[in-house]
Amino acid sequence: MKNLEVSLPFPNGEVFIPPSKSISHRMLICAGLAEGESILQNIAFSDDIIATKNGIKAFGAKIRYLGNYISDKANDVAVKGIKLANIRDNLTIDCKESGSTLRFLIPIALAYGKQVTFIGRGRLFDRPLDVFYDVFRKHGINYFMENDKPSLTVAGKLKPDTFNIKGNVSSQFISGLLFALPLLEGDSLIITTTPVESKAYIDLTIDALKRFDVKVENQDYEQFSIKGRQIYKAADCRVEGDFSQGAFWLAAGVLGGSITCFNLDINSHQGDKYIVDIIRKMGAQPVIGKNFIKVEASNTHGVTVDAAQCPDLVPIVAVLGALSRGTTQILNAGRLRIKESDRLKAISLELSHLGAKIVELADGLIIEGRDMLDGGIVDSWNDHRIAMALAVASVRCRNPVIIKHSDAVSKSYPGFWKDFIKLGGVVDEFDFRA
Ligand SMILES: O=C(O)C1=C[C@@H](OP(=O)(O)O)[C@@H](O)[C@H](O)C1
Ligand SMILES: C=C(OP(=O)(O)O)C(=O)O
Repeated sequence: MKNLEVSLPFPNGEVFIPPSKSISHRMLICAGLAEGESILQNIAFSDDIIATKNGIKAFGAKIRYLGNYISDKANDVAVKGIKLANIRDNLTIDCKESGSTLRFLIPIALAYGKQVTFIGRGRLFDRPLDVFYDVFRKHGINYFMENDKPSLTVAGKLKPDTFNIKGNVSSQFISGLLFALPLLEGDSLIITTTPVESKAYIDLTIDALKRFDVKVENQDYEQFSIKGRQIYKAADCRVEGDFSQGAFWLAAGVLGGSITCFNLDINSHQGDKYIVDIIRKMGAQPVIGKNFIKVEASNTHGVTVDAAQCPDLVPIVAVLGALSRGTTQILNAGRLRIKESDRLKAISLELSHLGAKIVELADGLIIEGRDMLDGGIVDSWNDHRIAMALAVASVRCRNPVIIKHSDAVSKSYPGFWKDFIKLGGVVDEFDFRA
């Protein structure tokens, strides 16, 4: 656990936004399932992406770095797909804390009919999996968790079928099935039984499948038709910049500086590009370029944000709300409680430690904005998005912010503190004993 004392009073400069974590998971998986060798450009190895890379390697995919491997920078890699005949049984795959890795690789293991033990850390196995357990029971798939161990073993073979799946627990269950069902012997259907949240992540999955020549039909997120016996074909792709990460720097610029975020394409299908609309509605005037977005310090006011389709933006939008005139309301955010931390509790408690006025509701937040916060001691709850949001709050804190478990950022953005310093931030290790 690393504690940092941070402040960012005048964020200023240019930052190259790291590649999208969601798209990187998808490209690695599709390339891993493909016949032939794919070249993937611009992949950064955060902890979550290392988990997926190691997962497809465990299944038998071969990865080669093109150029020197640098851990917190984007790399280009060649991926040679899995050969069914070579897949070992009884594998163990470490998903670390990555919900995407776990929920994407489980159905793939079952499409190949292999026994796999998934292990992980933090809250990974406290996050829901019951949507899959219902499928397992229907398909006679054996599954068990060892007593008190954060693990899940699955064994059995998925059959082509109609899969009735809740759409408002996690879109990752649907994405996972979309990767696996094209590999089965016959056609399948996914029918969503409740309204789908996080829809854009399903779009990213379907986009990735298309790049690798796999077709699924989306009937308005109510039904997905998937033909069986499809073959993933190798493809060369470049991963675009990550709007969920860009959101932190766009917020920092709006709160008190001038920041240009490079590697953000406004034509992206990422749902979190909604951050640009949110800051605009709050009163900022982002300048949108071909591959960059520039923001300046702005007088912002509160807004109402529906978080159902953009859950990962909530921590940073809460920071923006805490420092904007009037009231900000965040609605339909109940699923934030089943992420790396209970993000509604974590962000409301920690921002209130900094002096914000914030009320936690069952599925949302109400925030009364202030001009400045006080600063002080906070905890990331071992959650990367909470750590990064609290760091950005320091733009408008009278005193430094001391963040416990600041190293949580490595889950998605290992270079975050380097970029924080590049943009004018001051960072020092903090020792509570001193
Ligand atoms: O598919 C993905 O890449 C993701 C889907 C979202 O999860 P939910 O569908 O559970 O909201 C998002 O919160 C997560 O960070 C990444
Ligand atoms: C929730 C997240 O990721 P995952 O679900 O893949 O753990 C996240 O990155 O905020």
